Amino acid sequence: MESTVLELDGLSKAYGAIQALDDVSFAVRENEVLALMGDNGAGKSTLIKILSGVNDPTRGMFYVNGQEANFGSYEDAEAAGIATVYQDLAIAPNRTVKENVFLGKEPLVEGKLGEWLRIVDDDEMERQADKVLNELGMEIDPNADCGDLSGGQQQSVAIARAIESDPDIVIMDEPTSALSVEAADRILNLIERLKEQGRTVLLVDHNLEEVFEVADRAAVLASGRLVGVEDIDRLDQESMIQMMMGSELDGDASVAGTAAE
Ligand SMILES: Nc1ncnc2c1ncn2[C@@H]1O[C@H](COP(=O)(O)OP(=O)(O)OP(=O)(O)O)[C@@H](O)[C@H]1O
Repeated sequence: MESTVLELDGLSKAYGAIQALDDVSFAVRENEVLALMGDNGAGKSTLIKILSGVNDPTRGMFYVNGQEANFGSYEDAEAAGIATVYQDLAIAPNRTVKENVFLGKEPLVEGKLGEWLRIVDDDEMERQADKVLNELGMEIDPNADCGDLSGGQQQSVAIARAIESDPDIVIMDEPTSALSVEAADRILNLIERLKEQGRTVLLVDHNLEEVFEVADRAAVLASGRLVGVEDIDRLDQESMIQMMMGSELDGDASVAGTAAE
């Protein structure tokens, strides 16, 4: 029996009269790649923002490793074990790879003037950045300027930054949407690497071929509601599209009410 790393219980979010998320409940298993699917406006970004501490739900709760999550910020989510790689990566192009991996969380050391003037520990930052990059199998120089990297390499640095906090759960919002097929392939390999490391990945990806390649299960939203959570092996592109249009899959395990375990 798989254990649950993240449990959503009746999550709802309204923006004025718009019900962006409506009573969504399901369980995410430890060490799975779960694709979060849905058409434009289905509620995927809204859900990601709640899970990563950016927005509060209007109703409902969720639990990380059995603990009720009550996040006020991205930092809270990170401390609870959830890190998010956003679609607009927010990589600083004028900084080096190692600086981007640690942006805002640089290891510090006392300067010549004592404790009150602490400076960034450059050697420690390089050592740690190199370790994270190596663990992910990335051959990127920690001292390279991010502005000189390809889009795929920049996306990899954004993933390295997420991994730096050693999260149990990594949320990725369309990580391949701006990339060439070759670069996208490397990101899919990275997702597999994260899984080998024992992490759980929540992936938003509009490319069905990629989803079928890398995901274990898919949770499908339509108009803010959960249509179902399915093993990827039970789905094909046609049935996935049907679900994204709001039709539950025929069979016993597909309805939203039985999806949470
Ligand atoms: N800040 C906001 N204010 C008002 N309405 C919003 C806001 N954010 C999202 N919405 C609305 O909530 C609904 C769900 O949007 P959301 O962005 O979560 O969908 P999505 O599945 O991520 O779509 P996409 O694939 O296009 O990114 C949509 O009707 C959207 O217009």
